Amino acid sequence: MHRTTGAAGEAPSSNPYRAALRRLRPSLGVAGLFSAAVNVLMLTGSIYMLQVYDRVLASGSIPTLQGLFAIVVVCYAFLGIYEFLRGRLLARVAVRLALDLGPRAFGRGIAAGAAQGPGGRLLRDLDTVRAFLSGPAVTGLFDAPWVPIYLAILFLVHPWFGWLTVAGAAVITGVALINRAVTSAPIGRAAALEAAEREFADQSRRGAEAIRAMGMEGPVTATWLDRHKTTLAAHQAGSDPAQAFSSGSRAFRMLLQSAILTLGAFLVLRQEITAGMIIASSIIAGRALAPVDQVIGQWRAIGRAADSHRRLIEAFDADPGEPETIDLPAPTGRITASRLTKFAPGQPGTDRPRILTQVSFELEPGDGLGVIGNSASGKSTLARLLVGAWRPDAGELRFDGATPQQWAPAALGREIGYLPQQVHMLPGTIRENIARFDPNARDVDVIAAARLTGVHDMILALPDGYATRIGGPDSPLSGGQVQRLGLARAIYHEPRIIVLDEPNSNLDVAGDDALTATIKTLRARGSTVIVMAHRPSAIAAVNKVLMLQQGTVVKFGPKDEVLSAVLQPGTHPAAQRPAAPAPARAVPPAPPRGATPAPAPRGTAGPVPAGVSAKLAQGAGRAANPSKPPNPTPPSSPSKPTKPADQTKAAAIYRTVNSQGGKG
Ligand SMILES: Nc1ncnc2c1ncn2[C@@H]1O[C@H](COP(=O)(O)OP(=O)(O)OP(=O)(O)O)[C@@H](O)[C@H]1O
Repeated sequence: MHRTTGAAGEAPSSNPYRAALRRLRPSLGVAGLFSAAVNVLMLTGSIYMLQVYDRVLASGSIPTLQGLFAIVVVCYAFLGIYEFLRGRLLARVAVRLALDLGPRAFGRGIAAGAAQGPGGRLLRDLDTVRAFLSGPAVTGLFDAPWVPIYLAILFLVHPWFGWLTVAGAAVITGVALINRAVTSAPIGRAAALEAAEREFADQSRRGAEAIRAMGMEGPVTATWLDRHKTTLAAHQAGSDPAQAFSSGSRAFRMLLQSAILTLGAFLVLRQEITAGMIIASSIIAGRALAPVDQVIGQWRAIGRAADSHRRLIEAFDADPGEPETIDLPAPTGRITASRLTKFAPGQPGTDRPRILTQVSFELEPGDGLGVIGNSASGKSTLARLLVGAWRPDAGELRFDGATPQQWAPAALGREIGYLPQQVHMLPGTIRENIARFDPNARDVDVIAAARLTGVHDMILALPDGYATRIGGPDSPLSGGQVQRLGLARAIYHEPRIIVLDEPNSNLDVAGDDALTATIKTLRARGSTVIVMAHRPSAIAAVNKVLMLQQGTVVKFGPKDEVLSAVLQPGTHPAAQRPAAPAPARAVPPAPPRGATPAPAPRGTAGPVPAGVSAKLAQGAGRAANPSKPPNPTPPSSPSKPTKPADQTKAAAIYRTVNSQGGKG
């Protein structure tokens, strides 16, 4: 049984961030004790001055002075030790929080990235709270409870000292609050502008090659400069009043110190206190005001940490966690999609266009499905739904009768292979990337995946072989090589469900051939392979085809039937209404793992997009002999020998294609 928990004993419904903070409480308590020791020892200077002025100078005793100084040395040594221990402890507390919650925040960031929703900044928020916990602001907060104690001592020395310090602290705090009220709006605006500007700079760096090649450097730099100027102006608008408040506050602070000395001298003249009390009171007043100064100085850091803290609480409060799952047997590759409907990502309640409408189909283990359709027909969206990157807004997806959510995500993920349209390799070695960063990966499995996808020799030809570092700006791989490595990663450990989105968009003929062979092998070993295809050669090794048009299924069935429908004379999509969504179909029983796939069910014929039909025609030819350029060769299915009738149809396809001048 699996359930989401942050640490042993944590209730699944509790907010993991709050729980992590709760676990830090004992350490924060110890830091509080160290603070108490530090603040008591902080009185050393004032007591020492009191004794020197009122005892040593009055008595003229050198041994007393020496004895007092020895005590002071010991006290300051302990002060240093306790301050060091407090700082060290708080730094460790911060690291513990980061480690405790980091994986969850990182995971939420990935989930938010997949769903294109908010939540990607959780790691940054966690980092802000971590920096706060180990920074000077938090020591100021730990010292703050001692302010009343210092004030009480001042009141004991003379009430006027107490009142003067309270009045001074009130003025300093009032100025800080006004400062915050006046500057918070421009500072917030400046931060938002700075984030947008940073994003523009990051994206410009990523698109550097195109920018340079097309001579866009000047206009792009000018656009950046415009934004930069706006950001700087916003910063200026916030920092001018902040600077004025800060300078005024500093001057007032020094005036206050002199005012305390003046008050002390006045009270000595009135013989209400001793001369030693002037210096002692001045030092204690300084200590009473220090945490106020520190908190005010760190006001922005505290504000940022408070905002991050609030966002972390809200984000983890809203996190439903993962439902309880049990150890289901690994999926066999049977997929049932019923009326899958997906709207474009966006805020609930906003007008979100529909991308997929009631897409239904069934696949058995060992099936190969080619999903075809024009650009923007919804192929990638269907791929995302199938691998669980996106969730359908309506309809249902089931693997072996269970919804994907009934599996533990990691267990199901091992049985899913996904090659996205844009392949991103993570910074690391080729071996790490193929092995999906599994620390327990075996070399033999990595090599098996590389061999199966035909990249083993290509990897060995690199100077560092499997240890070659990729995924960064210095990656030595071409687009096609990255795509083939992405394929190796997708089929690592031969998952049961493999979804390949435009797997050959960067491949040459040899790469196409390797892809076709890989799909055939995987299917023969029982994996269900779904290929989103724009270039028809990608569907050479599938036995079923699903055709999408504007997010709706217009045709689903055995490949030969669907392709034949493309050839029907007079069939032109523009002239026909889209067919109703294909109903879920009964499929013959699954072959045992490793067996040759069963013959496919018969599909329906219907209208198809013209662009697709032309491309498919070529793909059918490549299917029969993928190593050669398209020629009038009949379409074939890996599970079915080619029939003479198909050859006639294929010949017709190519006549049609040639007359249209279409190309794949
Ligand atoms: N994140 C998104 N936000 C809004 N709309 C989206 C998003 N992703 C896709 N769409 C829309 O969904 C539709 C289908 O996109 P999808 O990428 O699934 O098409 P496709 O068939 O894979 O296209 P192509 O063959 O060009 O890759 C498009 O109209 C696209 O604009």
